[in-house]
Amino acid sequence: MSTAAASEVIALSGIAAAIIDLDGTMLDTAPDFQVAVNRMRDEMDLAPLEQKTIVDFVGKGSENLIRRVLAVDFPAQQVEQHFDAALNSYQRHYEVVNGTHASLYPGVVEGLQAMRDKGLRLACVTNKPLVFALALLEKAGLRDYFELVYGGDSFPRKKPDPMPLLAVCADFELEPAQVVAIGDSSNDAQAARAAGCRVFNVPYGYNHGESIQDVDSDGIVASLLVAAHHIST
Ligand SMILES: O=C(O)COP(=O)(O)O
Ligand SMILES: [Mg+2]
Repeated sequence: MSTAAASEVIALSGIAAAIIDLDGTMLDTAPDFQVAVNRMRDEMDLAPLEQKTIVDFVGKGSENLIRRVLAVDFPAQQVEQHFDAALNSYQRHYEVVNGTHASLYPGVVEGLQAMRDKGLRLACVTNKPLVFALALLEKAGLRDYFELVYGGDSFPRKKPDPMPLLAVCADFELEPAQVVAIGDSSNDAQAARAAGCRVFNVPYGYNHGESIQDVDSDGIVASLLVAAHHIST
């Protein structure tokens, strides 16, 4: 399997669809995560956390985020004792905060439009719960670009498992090799590789506090617009 060197982006041909990640790829949602997590922590009499700390826990869904956020203060057994109440509180706050402090990254709208103009079919696959993902896409004015949206709770397994990506391929009646996934984290790249899809990473999002340069992909693209320039049908 080919792997791009850090500076190299492989031009992809024979592509019919793109699967775009949400948090850290289309929208900088770190401030939303910070506000909702810290409102939950305040309810539990825990001190607020810095955005940098919280952002490194984002990408593997809400349950993982809340376990990691509780593990800052509690040993493993107590994390589980507090988990249900903490998740409940976090979700209540996130529903209110969702999209309020988030901002679109440069080139997102232009990139989605360029992909559509090339005749690509578009799906959004995120580890965010589906109801939050749909509300956020709507608020950001992006919902209509996507034929399909799947969240972290849409299937029994989420990224880095290939299950959601394979579901998109099946829904679109496409071979995985005809589909490119684009995302900010190793989750997106691992899911794509496991599914047999092509994959680009963007360098500006959240990658669990690790370097995106070390992730196996077909290249790192500066924006979704640059990604569109490297994709052809
Ligand atoms: O909610 C998360 O864990 C992040 O989700 P995403 O990067 O897959 O959009
Ligand atoms: Mg992401």
